[in-house]
Order: sequence, then structure tokens, then C-alpha cells
Amino acid sequence: MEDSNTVNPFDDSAGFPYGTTPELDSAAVLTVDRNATLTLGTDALIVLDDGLRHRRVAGNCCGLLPQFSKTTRAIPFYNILWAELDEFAVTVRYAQPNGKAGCKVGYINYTVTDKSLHAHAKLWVDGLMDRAYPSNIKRRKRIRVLVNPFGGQGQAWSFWTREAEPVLAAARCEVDVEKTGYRGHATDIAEKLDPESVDVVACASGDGLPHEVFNGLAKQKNARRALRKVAVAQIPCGSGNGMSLNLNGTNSPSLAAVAIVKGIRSPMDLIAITQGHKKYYSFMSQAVGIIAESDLGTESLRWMGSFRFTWGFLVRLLGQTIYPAEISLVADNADKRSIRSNYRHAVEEQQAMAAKHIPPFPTDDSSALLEDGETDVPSLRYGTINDKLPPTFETRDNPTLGNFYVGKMCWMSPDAPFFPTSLPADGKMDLVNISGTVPRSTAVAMLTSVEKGTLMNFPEVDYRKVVAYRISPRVHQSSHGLRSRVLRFLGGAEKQTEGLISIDGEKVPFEPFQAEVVPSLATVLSRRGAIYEYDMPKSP
Ligand SMILES: Nc1ncnc2c1ncn2[C@@H]1O[C@H](COP(=O)(O)OP(=O)(O)OP(=O)(O)O)[C@@H](O)[C@H]1O
Repeated sequence: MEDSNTVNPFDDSAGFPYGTTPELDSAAVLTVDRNATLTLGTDALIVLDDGLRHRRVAGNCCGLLPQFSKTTRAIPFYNILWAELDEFAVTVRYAQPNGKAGCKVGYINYTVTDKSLHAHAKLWVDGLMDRAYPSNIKRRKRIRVLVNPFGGQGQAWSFWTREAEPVLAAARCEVDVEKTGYRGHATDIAEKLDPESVDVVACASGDGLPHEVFNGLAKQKNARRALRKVAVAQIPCGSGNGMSLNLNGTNSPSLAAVAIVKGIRSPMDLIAITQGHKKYYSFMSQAVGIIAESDLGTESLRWMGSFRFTWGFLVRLLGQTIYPAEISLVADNADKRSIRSNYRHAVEEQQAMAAKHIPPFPTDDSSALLEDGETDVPSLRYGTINDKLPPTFETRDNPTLGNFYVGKMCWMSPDAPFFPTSLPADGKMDLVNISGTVPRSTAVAMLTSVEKGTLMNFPEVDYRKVVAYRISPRVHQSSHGLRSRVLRFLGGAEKQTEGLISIDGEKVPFEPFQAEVVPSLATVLSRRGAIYEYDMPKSP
């Protein structure tokens, strides 16, 4: 037997004690050379091999180390990328944890010595592949990879080649790679893409490229079909990797590649934005106030690295900075308790479906597409920013607004599950609205609560589900005073001449805009079905 690595992180601590053999279904067991056995367990491939023990013991220091090294290892089915039988050789390639950084491709290779077992071995390998790829997961996905060569301070290409590509290759995905050559290139590529020719567009980038790809697909002649057929995914290689945190559950390019290989096609709502005469889609967030300012308005603090956001945020928070705006909403639910309980219910439902391998929507069968026969994106239910505000909107002036933040995903950065009740396809956005005048001590407590997902529990936090809103921000009248100037200097915004609005992390004009949810318009890949990678605290 060969193994790619002598250190085995898959030692099964709960495995069979040395010298014992449990009762097993004989169809699940394959006996291979050197008396080793490969067994299809409940959740993992179990390798029982005396050779594993001997190899370890050989390195034993003068017999001082214990002699009972394990002879078993368990490789979770999720980690198995491919298995094959070539004549009598069985090879299994799998994602092998590689420290904190992610994973690398490992393999085991055994020979079936008893020639009469060939037919059994074939069935066994098929059985392993069925467990590695249950019916809700497509094998050998056809993936168009777009790499932003400037993403992640220029490291995206090397992340892709070193970490992600080997995983996709081991899983036998059909991969077609292209570097983006200019801003907007990913939109152009997605607009021209033949939806029949690929299953996934994977962006080795930050959140900028997925934003462009959704919008490119939405420009196709048969946009709804393109958005339904082609799943958009992210291999996290940028400075903001929200999409991967939410859907792949990781910031690591190699682990994200595994999540894409094993990803379940799932629907996701998009947010239609109209501003001026422009219309486009947002998939993650929109911010006016402290978040947008700390993210986009701290350019002169770039020397601080990623700490600039925290610093910029604290300066504005402690300075009780306000960002006045008029906000009109079509609210769906403003009761936090019921929002939480609806969320828990939806999660249970999705988990039950995933356990039975029921896909959130039919795999990729075009006959199941778009029952209503519509081809273009749905028309806006609430009109555009240039239309008269429909009477369904409730309007409130917010002269002391501190933070207006709307999310269509849960995690906004690795430690910030800002929108804990966000669901990919509930047809709603999660909205956080906080006054800039809350006492400083409360504001600091709020800041520390974000990490725990409990920000919404504060009575001062207006947290609701909405289906549409319009926001008209104004320049704060006292923003020219000395205090304001000092705060702007400390916060890294001394050269800033106007307010900032961030949509999916990118700056857009400081002008009124309107947003509405377009339910299940897009398709993504997720690990758990139509829920994000977040476990809500049990209470409250
Ligand atoms: N070759 C290119 N030259 C210039 N800009 C590009 C190129 N390729 C992509 N871009 C643009 O870079 C922007 C940021 O992309 P992305 O989110 O992938 O990276 P990032 O590292 O997270 O960067 P940022 O911090 O600027 O968001 C996108 O708007 C995209 O259009």
C-alpha cells in the first residue's frame, strides 16, 4: 500500500480497538492486500490495516513510545473526492486536512489480491462513490473558473493553482480557467456564457466577481434560465470573501474547492437595486452609515491592514457619528422572537431534506425549470427609485441614523454573523437599523455582541425582515464643524467629500436608491442546502 503522507489526521479515535473486528455487512467490506480491509461505515470509509501500525512503530524511539498505534483510520465520505478500480488496483483520492490552512489531496492505493473478488470490488467502489456523492450532489461538475489576478493583493492566481485546482482535478471536475482582464470583465463573460455548457462559475476572487457574474447572467436574453442553470460559487481569494464564508463555511481556498465539489445546488434570492437610471442586482449586503464609512472611508489608514476597519468603526462609534436619512420600508416581520423561530423552523426543514438527500430544487434538469415559461428577469413589483413611492411603503425620517445595514447573507466577515436569521431563499432581506446616539457603553456592548450573533437582541437594535425599501441619505449639516473634522481625520476620512454607500462591499454614488427582493432568482452551491453555514445560539 502507498500513502501520500505518513502523518494521518484521519485516525479514527472512535474506531475499532486493535485486535477486534466488529460485525459488518460483507458487501460493505473489501479485503485487499496485506490483510487490510476497506469498509463502508456510516459516515466514513474505514481503513483497517496493520501496515499503518507497523510504519509508525518503525519510527519508535528506542522502544520508548507506546506500542499500541492505531491500525484504523476513518475518511469521512464528504472528504472523498474520487474512487476508482483499475484492473485490481483500488485508488481513493480524498481531501486531507492540512493544518489550519485547509486541505491537500491525499490518496490511498491498495490491490485486490483475491482475483475472484473483482466483481465485488467493482460494486464496492460504486458504493463508495454513491456515498461520496449522494443523489443531491452532481459529480464531475463542469466549472468555469474566473480568477481576478489582482484579488487578495495579487495572490489569487497562486491560491487558485496551489490550493484549489488540485482538489477540483482530483474530483475529476471539468475545469476551464480564465483570468479577468479588466473591471467588468466577469460581467461580460457571464453575459455571453452558454448556460448549457457549464454547471458552475467559480470566482477565485473577493466578492466583487460573484457580484459581476450574477449581473452578467441577468443580462442574458434568457436571463432566468441562465440564473437557474448556472450556479455561482466563490473560491475565497480576495479581501472580502463573504460568499464563501456563508455557503462554503470557510475562508480557505482549498476547503472551498471541496465545498464546491460537494456543493448542493440551491436557490438564492437576489436584491434588485435601482439608483439614478441604473438597475442591477446585489447578492450580499447594502450599507449606509457606519459600516459603509468604516469599510470604504478608511483609505488613508490602509497602512493599518485589516485593522483599519475596526479602528475606523470605533472612532465613528465613540464619536457618535450620525448619517441622517429618510427610509421607507415594506416590512414583513418586525417581531424578533418570531423571526428567530421562523428561522429555526426553516433550518430544521432544510436539515431534514439534506439528511434524505432531497435537493432544495431539482438537480439540473432543464424540464424542471421555470414552470411559468418566463424567460426574462421578473419585472419590479415596487417600481424604481424614480417612481412615486407606492402606498405599501411606510416612511420614517431618521435624523440620527447611525447604521443602516441590510443583508441577504449571514456572515459579513469571518467573525461577524451580522444577520443571524438570514436565509438564502426566504424571499426577504434582514435589516439592521441603529441610531447613532445610543450611549457609548451600549454601542461598545453591541460591537462585542456581533461575534456571538446576539446583536439583534438589544432593544436599541431595530431588526426586521423586509421585502423592499427606499433610502434617501442626506449630508449631515454639522459635518463641517471642528469636531467632525477631527473625527474624520482620526477615522481616516479627512479627504472624503461626500457620504458613502456600499453595495456588496463596493462603493456606489451617494444618492437615493430602492431595493426589492427577487425570490429564488439565482443559484448557488451550498454545503447544507438552502441555509447558510451558521449555527444559531440555542437561546434566546
Ligand atoms: N484585471 C483586472 N483589472 C482591474 N480590475 C479588475 C480586474 N479583474 C477584476 N477586477 C475588478 O476588481 C474588483 C474587486 O474584485 P474582488 O472582489 O475579486 O477582489 P478583492 O481582493 O476583494 O478586492 P477589493 O478589496 O477591491 O474588493 C472587481 O470589481 C473586479 O471588476
